Amino acid sequence: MGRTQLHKCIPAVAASRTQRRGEERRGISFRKKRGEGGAGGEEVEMEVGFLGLGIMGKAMATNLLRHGYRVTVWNRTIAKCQELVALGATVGETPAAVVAKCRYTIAMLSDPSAALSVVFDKDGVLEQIGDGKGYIDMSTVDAATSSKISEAVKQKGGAFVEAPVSGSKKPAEDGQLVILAAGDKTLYDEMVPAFDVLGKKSFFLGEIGNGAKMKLVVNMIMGSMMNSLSEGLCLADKSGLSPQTLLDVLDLGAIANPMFKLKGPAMLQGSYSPAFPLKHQQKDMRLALALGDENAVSMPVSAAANEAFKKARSLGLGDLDFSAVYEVVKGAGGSGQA
Ligand SMILES: NC(=O)C1=CN([C@@H]2O[C@H](COP(=O)(O)OP(=O)(O)OC[C@H]3O[C@@H](n4cnc5c(N)ncnc54)[C@H](OP(=O)(O)O)[C@@H]3O)[C@@H](O)[C@H]2O)C=CC1
Ligand SMILES: O=CCCC(=O)O
Repeated sequence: MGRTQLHKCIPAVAASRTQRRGEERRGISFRKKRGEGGAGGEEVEMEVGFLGLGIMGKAMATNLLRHGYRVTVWNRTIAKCQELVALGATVGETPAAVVAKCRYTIAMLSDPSAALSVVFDKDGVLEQIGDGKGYIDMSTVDAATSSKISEAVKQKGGAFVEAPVSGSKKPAEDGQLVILAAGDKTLYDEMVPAFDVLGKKSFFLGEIGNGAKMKLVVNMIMGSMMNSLSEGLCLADKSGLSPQTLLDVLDLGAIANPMFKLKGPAMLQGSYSPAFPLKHQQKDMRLALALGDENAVSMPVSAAANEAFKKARSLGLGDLDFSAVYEVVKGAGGSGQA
């Protein structure tokens, strides 16, 4: 076992003891990992449900499986479950069926409308959530959506945590996400072992809505930075400078950051394989601007960035990586789905 893995098992083991103490209270069952009985078999399995196997959900559910969790998955396009089945997951036919089977169910869905649909529609989460069960929504949504889900889950006797994440496809694959949680603190504590697998750090931010808001503020800044980088690359190019040299200069100075370093070279190649789809970045700008409206915060930079992402969607670039906004800034276009 490598150092990183060992490090991640330690909180999992500690938390598992707390969980076992609460076992009778919440009717939670844990068992030793198959073939690792006896004193040495400290790593426990925990059964979790996982709803939504898009770019992020697939990587996160895979990570949980790799760390010995038993995972029951569901995805609207059910065929996408097969890759996870090959890794040891089982499939639930509906969100309700997953919740019926699992004490804890995590969701990672595209937007507020998807998050609400999976909970409130027929065969949804609400049909089976109840006493002793926890629902954890890690999708990026607005605080109002999260509150609506939280109230409904609580009314049924269940517990709810919102836990959107910072970090994209690769951090999700590597268990390096930053988790921005809020809501039921007991459920949060119970989820810490799983959060330790999924992420490098989790924050508990208090009441429902705070996780959603923090995530939107972060992504609003990120979207504006991506526009600014795009304009800088264009300006360098049009004024006779090498855009690659600009990236090299940026990387050595005070505004060096992993996003410029990762995305910049790919943008210069016109390569926009989606890690974070542009349509989701535009959704986050829209939701962040609404939060600005509610709080009377003037955000002209973000509003302009949102316009560029909207334009990109109108040109059919929505399914590409959000860095494809560079094509709009360059004055180029595209075709495909908004
Ligand atoms: N990609 C990234 O870098 C990051 C994304 N996020 C956030 O995580 C969430 C997921 O992102 P990502 O995985 O990239 O998105 P994807 O577009 O890859 O996946 C979206 C998922 O939502 C499902 N879905 C969409 N609409 C519905 C619906 N009406 N009912 C049920 N399921 C639905 C899709 O199912 P189907 O397969 O059937 O279409 C799919 O499983 C988003 O909120 C995003 O903003 C957060 C951090 C980083
Ligand atoms: O919501 C997506 C965030 C992407 C990232 O943090 O790199």
